[in-house]
Amino acid sequence: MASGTTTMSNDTILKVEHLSMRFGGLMAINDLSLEAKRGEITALIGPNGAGKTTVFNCITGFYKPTMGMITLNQKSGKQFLLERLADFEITKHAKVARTFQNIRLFSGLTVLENLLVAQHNKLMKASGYTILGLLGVGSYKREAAAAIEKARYWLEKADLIDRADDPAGDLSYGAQRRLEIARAMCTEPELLCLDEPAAGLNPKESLALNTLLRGIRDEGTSLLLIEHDMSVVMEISDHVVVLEYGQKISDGTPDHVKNDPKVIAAYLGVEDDEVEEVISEELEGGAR
Ligand SMILES: Nc1ncnc2c1ncn2[C@@H]1O[C@H](COP(=O)(O)OP(=O)(O)OP(=O)(O)O)[C@@H](O)[C@H]1O
Repeated sequence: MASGTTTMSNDTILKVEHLSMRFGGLMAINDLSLEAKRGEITALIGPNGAGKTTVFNCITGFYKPTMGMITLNQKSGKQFLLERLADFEITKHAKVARTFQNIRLFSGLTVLENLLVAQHNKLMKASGYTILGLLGVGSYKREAAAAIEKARYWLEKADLIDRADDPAGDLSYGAQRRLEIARAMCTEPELLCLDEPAAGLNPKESLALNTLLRGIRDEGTSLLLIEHDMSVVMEISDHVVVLEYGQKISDGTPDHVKNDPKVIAAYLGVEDDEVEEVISEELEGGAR
């Protein structure tokens, strides 16, 4: 166990403790603690500016938190303090992969090539970083075949196998999103972090995304997502954490948070004790 890590049950994959992030005079995250369970889809939601992206950026190493501890607990029991690692170490050693709000594919490469590029480091290692290795001597050939097999596996899962040889840039927006997720899965992450995966998708693409994400969870990878689309959050999440002004205001099952007056108040932009009044006014307005 790395020094400074906490005791954690094996079914917890991520533990965020007393996380704070200050930007100048603004406390964007204020003493936030949360947990994500292994093999679950955890959603981080909250009104605009609540701090979701900031938490995400702290977990994935884009920001160094002002205070707090972020522990990633791998299946093997190996633990990593993410706030102490550089972003590439978080991907490579802690096995945390992420996708971004804006799609980042190699649009001129084929769909299959995009998934092979994701496995580049592993392939180069197998080549022994030598010309002979690259020419097919030793383990490189075996690893190259395994990389293609893995790519094809995730293309099947993402319903993109028929597009394997098309340029990634020719895919529809929803298909590009699924390709990005398939590419992240080729790095064999223990935790996959998705930043607004459903943004800009039409209802059909959204359903295909839900199927892919559930499939990933059912194969044992844990997911953490920021999402504004409540139909996606309520449909696929096992666990929802709600932020407002950088603090946690609710935490539980989708049904629990959906009915939590604090959450309703945050989304309506009113005080907790005004929720019932506002809802009955809305209902009366709708009935008129
Ligand atoms: N790099 C930064 N420098 C200064 N302030 C920042 C920075 N990043 C975020 N903030 C501020 O921190 C607060 C939280 O922002 P954040 O983007 O994390 O919220 P969010 O919940 O992801 O919002 P949205 O749903 O609109 O994406 C906001 O007030 C934002 O302006």
